[in-house]
Amino acid sequence: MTAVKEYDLIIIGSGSGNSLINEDWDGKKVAMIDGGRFGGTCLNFGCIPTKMYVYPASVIARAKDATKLGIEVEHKNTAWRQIRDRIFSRIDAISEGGLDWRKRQPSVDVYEEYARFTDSHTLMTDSGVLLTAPQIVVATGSRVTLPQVPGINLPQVHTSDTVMRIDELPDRVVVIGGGFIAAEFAHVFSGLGAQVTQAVRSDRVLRAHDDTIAERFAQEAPNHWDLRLNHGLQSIEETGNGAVTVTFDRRGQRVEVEADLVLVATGRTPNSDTVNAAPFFDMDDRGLITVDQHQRVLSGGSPVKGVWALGDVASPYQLKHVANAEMRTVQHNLLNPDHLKSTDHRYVPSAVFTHPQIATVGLTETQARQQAEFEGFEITVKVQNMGDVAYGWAMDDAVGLCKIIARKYTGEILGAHLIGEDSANLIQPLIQAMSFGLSAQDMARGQYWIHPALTEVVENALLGLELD
Ligand SMILES: Cc1cc2nc3c(=O)[nH]c(=O)nc-3n(C[C@H](O)[C@H](O)[C@H](O)COP(=O)(O)OP(=O)(O)OC[C@H]3O[C@@H](n4cnc5c(N)ncnc54)[C@H](O)[C@@H]3O)c2cc1C
Ligand SMILES: NC(=O)c1ccc[n+]([C@@H]2O[C@H](COP(=O)([O-])OP(=O)(O)OC[C@H]3O[C@@H](n4cnc5c(N)ncnc54)[C@H](O)[C@@H]3O)[C@@H](O)[C@H]2O)c1
Repeated sequence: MTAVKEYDLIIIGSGSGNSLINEDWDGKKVAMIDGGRFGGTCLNFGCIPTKMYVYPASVIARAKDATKLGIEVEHKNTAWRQIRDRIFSRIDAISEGGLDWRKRQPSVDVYEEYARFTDSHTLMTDSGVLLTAPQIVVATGSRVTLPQVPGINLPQVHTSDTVMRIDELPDRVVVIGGGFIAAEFAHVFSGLGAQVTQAVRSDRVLRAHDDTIAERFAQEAPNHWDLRLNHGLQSIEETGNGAVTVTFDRRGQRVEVEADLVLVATGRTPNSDTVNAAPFFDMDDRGLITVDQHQRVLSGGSPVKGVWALGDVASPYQLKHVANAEMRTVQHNLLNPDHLKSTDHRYVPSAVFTHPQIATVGLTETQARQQAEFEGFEITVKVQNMGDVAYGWAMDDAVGLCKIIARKYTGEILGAHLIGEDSANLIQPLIQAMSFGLSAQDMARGQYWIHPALTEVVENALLGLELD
């Protein structure tokens, strides 16, 4: 019989899971298991490298926009390899340094392989090592989902995992999908100089967003790349010269687009199967491990003692700041079983780092109207264009807006949605107001707003709400 290694804590997944190990675990026995790149998705394949590509792409997009301001800037060249190497020399060093540091910690054993549950408190790694602990944290994240169409395995077809490490900027890129990743990469490749076609299977891009934002984005994107709605992916075929033909069904019509590279960005699946969670724990129909507000994993609806889950494997948000918040909950709860904390999922914001940027928090107008009708209250909505505040004049902006949705009688802010310059930063005071219960009236008139900063778009949106 193989001996079972005993630990105080086992963590599976080195993304947000890695941050769990603090000095409280010094002198104890911790197993950190990860079969992929140390540091997880955000560091190696996600938030960080994408935004390091977004930034130079946005610099170019802004420069191109500047012709209307009376300056002409020529984009002569994109040194793709220089950009790529700047990004990954930094990121790879962090990943490798982090792994090395963990390995040198006397209290931590690192297993660089995949592991699966054999019962609710025992795991077996790919090489056959058995491990057990009274406390186990599942932080195995999510992975790319690929549509099973002919040609999906061709070398010209990439996902966000591989596309950022390619050697040359392709001339023609087809991006499949209408979500976060598709939008951000359409911006990156078009900003850096490729000819981009983004194909969305439905009649709407960024469909989870508020209608006003999704519509404004769909109006603006075609100024930068070819946005095709109602294009269902059928197949990808090599044409013989290194390029591919991507075939779509457009409402019964066959449409072909030539490309040098195809980026498939059609969603991500929770890694609950890689860890064999289903036989032992409750799962929902999206493959998420079911947890309660304290991040305790459930089985038959009740918490399994000492088993926790966080991040993309247990959370529908698929956002790093949510994975980190859930990690902090677990970090506390592991050591304070009699004073459990809950994760605050009330106002989860997100941003799409495109040009223009998009940021959102709370209910969309449609959701707010449904809730208002159901619960019997009234809402008020204000859409404030950036072009109508002073800094917007300076930018000669015709795209940006701030939309705020509030309860009419109390001024409680229910949702806020921005598109345009610096939206991911502009939204933060609205997130703060919602999180700390500040009403629209108090937020608007209880503080100074620097004139003529772009934050005046938020101030004016608040003042434009028809509150009682
Ligand atoms: C292209 C892209 C851009 C993104 N941009 C943003 C952004 O700008 N902002 C934002 O908030 N979020 C962004 N995200 C989402 C964000 O990256 C994730 O929400 C976050 O990284 C999830 O963290 P996690 O700790 O749950 O999982 P991960 O970081 O994915 O870590 C899970 C780890 O578990 C390992 N693993 C899986 N199964 C096993 C197993 N059975 N045994 C051992 N190890 C296993 C994996 O190798 C992986 O390293 C982006 C994602 C992508 C793909
Ligand atoms: N800035 C950010 O915060 C950021 C950036 C990137 C990713 N992320 C996270 O990563 C997650 C995954 O991103 P994503 O863009 O892959 O997912 P997504 O859910 O945002 O979008 C998936 C898109 O693919 C489409 N799709 C699904 N199946 C398809 C098929 N068979 N053919 C054609 N289209 C299909 C969907 O209609 C949708 O438009 C997001 O949910 C997001 O939370 C966040």
